[in-house]
Amino acid sequence: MHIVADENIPLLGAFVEGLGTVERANGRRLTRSQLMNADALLVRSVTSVNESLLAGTPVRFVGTATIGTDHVDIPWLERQGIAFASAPGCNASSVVQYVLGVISLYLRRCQREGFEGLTVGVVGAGNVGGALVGRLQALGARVRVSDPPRQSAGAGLPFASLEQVLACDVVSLHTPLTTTGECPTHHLLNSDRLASLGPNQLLINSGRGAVIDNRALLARLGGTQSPTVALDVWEHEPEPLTELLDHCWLATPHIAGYSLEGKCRGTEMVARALHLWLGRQLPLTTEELLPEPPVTAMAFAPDIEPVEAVHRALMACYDPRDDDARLRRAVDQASAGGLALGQAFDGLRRNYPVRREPGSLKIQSTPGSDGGRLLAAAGFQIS
Ligand SMILES: NC(=O)C1=CN([C@@H]2O[C@H](COP(=O)(O)OP(=O)(O)OC[C@H]3O[C@@H](n4cnc5c(N)ncnc54)[C@H](O)[C@@H]3O)[C@@H](O)[C@H]2O)C=CC1
Ligand SMILES: O=C(O)C(=O)[C@H](O)COP(=O)(O)O
Repeated sequence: MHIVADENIPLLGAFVEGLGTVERANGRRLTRSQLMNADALLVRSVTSVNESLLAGTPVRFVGTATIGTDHVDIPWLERQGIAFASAPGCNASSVVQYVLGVISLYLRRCQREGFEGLTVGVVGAGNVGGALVGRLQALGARVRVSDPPRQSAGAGLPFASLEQVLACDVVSLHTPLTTTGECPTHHLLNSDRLASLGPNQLLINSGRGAVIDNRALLARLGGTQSPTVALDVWEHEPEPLTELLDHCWLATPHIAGYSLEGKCRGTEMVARALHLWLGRQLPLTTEELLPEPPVTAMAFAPDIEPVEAVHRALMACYDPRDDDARLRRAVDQASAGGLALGQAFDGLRRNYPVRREPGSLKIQSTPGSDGGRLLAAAGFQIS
C-alpha cells in the first residue's frame, strides 16, 4: 500500500510501520497529481479533501488526524465508497488546557481571585466543550451551555439560550464550522451578537475562525466599550486579518490543540482506523511512544494560596502568551518584507515547540487539601 501523508503528522512512521510506503507532502499545497499512486491519504485540517482533489485517483481510504472535519467533503467520499476516519476528541484536553490558561491570565488581568464565582458561557458541549464544562465547574466557575443540537437530542446538561451564554463574564466557542443543517455555525457571532458583548467580558474562539464574522468583530473592537478577545482561529487562515490581530488581547496561530499528546493521539486514531480497514490490529499506543516530559513534577510551599498554585502550575505547563508573542513577531517580520503572511503563520504551526498537557505533570506537595482539589480539577496529577 502507498500512503500519502501530511508532513505535520507526528510519529506516523511508527504507527503505520509494515503497512507499506509512506510519502510526506505539504498539506496546504497537495494536488491531485501527487495522489496518482496513493491508496490512502492522511491529512490535517489544511487540506481540502473533495472531488477536485480525489476524482480519478486510486485513493480508497482518507484519514484526518484532527477533530474538525469541515475540510472534508464526507458525503462525496461516502458516495464514492471511500473509507473515512477522523480523530474525535484527540486533542480535546489540549484545547481545554489552552482555554484554562487564557482564563487564568484574564483573571489576573481583571484582578479577580480564581475561577470561583466567574460565569463562563460555553457554546458547543461536545468533546472539547463538555470536558471544559467539567473542569470549570470543578474549579468553582458557574457555567452556562448553549448547544441546540444536543439539547434537541435530550442530552442531560442544563442548557441556556445563546443570548444567556453571551451575557457571561467569559464566552468560549467550541462548535464545528457548519454552513447547513438546522443550527449552522458560520458567522454565528455576527455583528448583532457581537454588539451585545461589553467591556467586562472575554470572548475566546478556539473552534473555527469563521464561527465569528471577523470583519464584524474588527468593527466592534477598538473603543473603550470593547470586550477582551482571545483568538486561536481565524477566518481565511493562514492569512488572518492583521488589523484584527492588533485588537486582540491574545492572538495565536491555531495551536490550541497542539499539545504533543493531542497531536500523537490524532495520529494513533487514524492509524488505528487504517489498520482496522485493512483487517489488522494496531500494536502500539501513544502512551508507549511519548517521550518523558521536560518537567515531570512540581511542589508548592504549604502557605501559597491555592488559586495562585493553580495559576503557576497552568503557566508552567503552557503559557498562551508565548504563542501570542511568536505570532505577533512573525506577522511583524512578514509585514516588514520577510515571508508572506501565510507562510509565516504556517511556519509557526509546522515548527511548534513541544508542549505537554497538565496530565503529564505530577504535583508532589499541594497547598492544603483545597489546593490539591483545585489542582486536580485543572487536570494535574496529584501524588
Ligand atoms: N483550535 C484548535 O486547535 C482546535 C479546534 N477544534 C474545533 O473545535 C470543534 C469542536 O470540537 P469537539 O468538541 O471535539 O466537537 P464535537 O463534535 O464533539 O462537539 C461539537 C458540539 O457543538 C455542537 N453544536 C453544533 N452546532 C451548534 C450551534 N449552532 N450552537 C451550539 N452548539 C452547536 C454540537 O451539537 C456538539 O455538541 C471542532 O469541530 C474543531 O473545529 C478542535 C480541536 C482543536
Ligand atoms: O483537531 C482539529 O480540529 C484542529 O483544529 C487541529 O488541532 C488543527 O491542526 P491542523 O490539522 O491544522 O494541524
